[in-house]
Amino acid sequence: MENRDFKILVVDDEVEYQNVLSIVFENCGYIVRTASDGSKALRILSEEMINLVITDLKMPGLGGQELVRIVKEKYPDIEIMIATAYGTIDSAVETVKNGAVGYFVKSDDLTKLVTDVDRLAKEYRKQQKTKKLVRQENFPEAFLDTSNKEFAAVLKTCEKAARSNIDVLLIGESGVGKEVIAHYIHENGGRKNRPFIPVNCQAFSSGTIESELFGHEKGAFTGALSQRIGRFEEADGGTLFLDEVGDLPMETQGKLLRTLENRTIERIGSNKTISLDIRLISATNKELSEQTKVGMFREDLLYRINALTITIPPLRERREDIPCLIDFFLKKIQTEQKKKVISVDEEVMTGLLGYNYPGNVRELKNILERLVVLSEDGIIRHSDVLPDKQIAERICSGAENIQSLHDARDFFESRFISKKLREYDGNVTRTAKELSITPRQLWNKINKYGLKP
Ligand SMILES: Nc1ncnc2c1ncn2[C@@H]1O[C@H](COP(=O)(O)OP(=O)(O)OP(=O)(O)O)[C@@H](O)[C@H]1O
Repeated sequence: MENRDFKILVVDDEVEYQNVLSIVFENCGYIVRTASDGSKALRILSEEMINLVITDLKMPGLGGQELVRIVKEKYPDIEIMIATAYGTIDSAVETVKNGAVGYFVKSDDLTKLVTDVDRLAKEYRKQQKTKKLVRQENFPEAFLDTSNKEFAAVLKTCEKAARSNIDVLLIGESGVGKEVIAHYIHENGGRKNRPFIPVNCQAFSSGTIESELFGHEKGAFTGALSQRIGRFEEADGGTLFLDEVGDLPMETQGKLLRTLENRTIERIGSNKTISLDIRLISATNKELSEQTKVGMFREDLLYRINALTITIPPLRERREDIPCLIDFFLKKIQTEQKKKVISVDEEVMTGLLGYNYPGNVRELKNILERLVVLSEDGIIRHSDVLPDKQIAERICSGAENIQSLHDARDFFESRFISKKLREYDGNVTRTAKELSITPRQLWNKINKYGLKP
């Protein structure tokens, strides 16, 4: 429903006025909370993500001016609007100077206040959108077109999963694109305008991962100098992506399980429960069922996170996509490096198509980045690649890297067909005749190996 992404906290010691504002704003679709003084308001602010506080100035206990000061210090992103009686306009103006966004005289027509709040909500959404754009920029554009049946089925399952709220476990070797796929699921679902928050569980020590995930209160432990919102809270309404979930320490696994069961968290150092609406996507390149057998991963957690498991095939098992991925990355890298690449010589291309990529799409991308650096006059030449031993060993050294008979056959076949096509000036019908196969069969192989007749 419109406006449900914007939460308002009304602070007033007059219960009737709290009720009036609650009814008015709830009718506009906003979520409204109420408090009768500053201290109660601060308690709610520490428990929930609030976007706007509308507060009276004169209240018993902690008053409005003091509340504005504390809120601006502790939660600088929260907007504050003063609702004041006619006699206290001067103090309201003073509060605006201290950080409130505006004031409203209680005896005035409420539609003015509604217009101001609508404007603030609109502004908030615009900022969220910009934040999302920045996140998108940080998130590289992906190529998710495929000629491979298995990968096509994976993408289809992801699209179905996206339409539901089901928790997904992605399994695949390092570099196959698990994060890319997680983002794809997020972007195809109803949460796409909400945050996508990735966390690499491997990147944090066992001492810091919980604070990263669940946040902490100021002074919760030595070094907790200020309050910190955890990744779970940041992802509220959106998707949390836990990469390398198999690397979570056992105690954190227990806490994660409880969080997923109750859909609530408690920041470290606080006993306040915060409710969250999260879609979880986890990823692993480990055999988690094996990890459960040796006591490294909780079995109950595994059952909780793998409501739907999607296995992403390694690049060597979807070789037909390599030519299009090469095209995609070369275009992207040219723009990034501001360097034109017009062609890749045949030997390099054959090497790229024949290599088995243990590091998957990440490795292909890294190799191409280096090839573009090495290119001269817009051409990636075999002779320019040779001095880069690491790359040359992978794509120029022929069959040494091939491990299976299947890959060896493909390697030989692609070179042989390429040679024959050259002999017949790229004429597919004549080359097919020479190879004793039909032109259709030859076209299939040309497409499979990304050859250019
Ligand atoms: N389909 C794709 N289109 C464009 N880039 C891709 C694609 N798949 C993977 N990549 C790129 O390959 C790299 C690795 O991708 P990603 O981080 O998603 O893999 P991963 O499986 O999560 O790896 P790890 O297990 O090491 O975390 C990234 O730079 C990503 O942009």
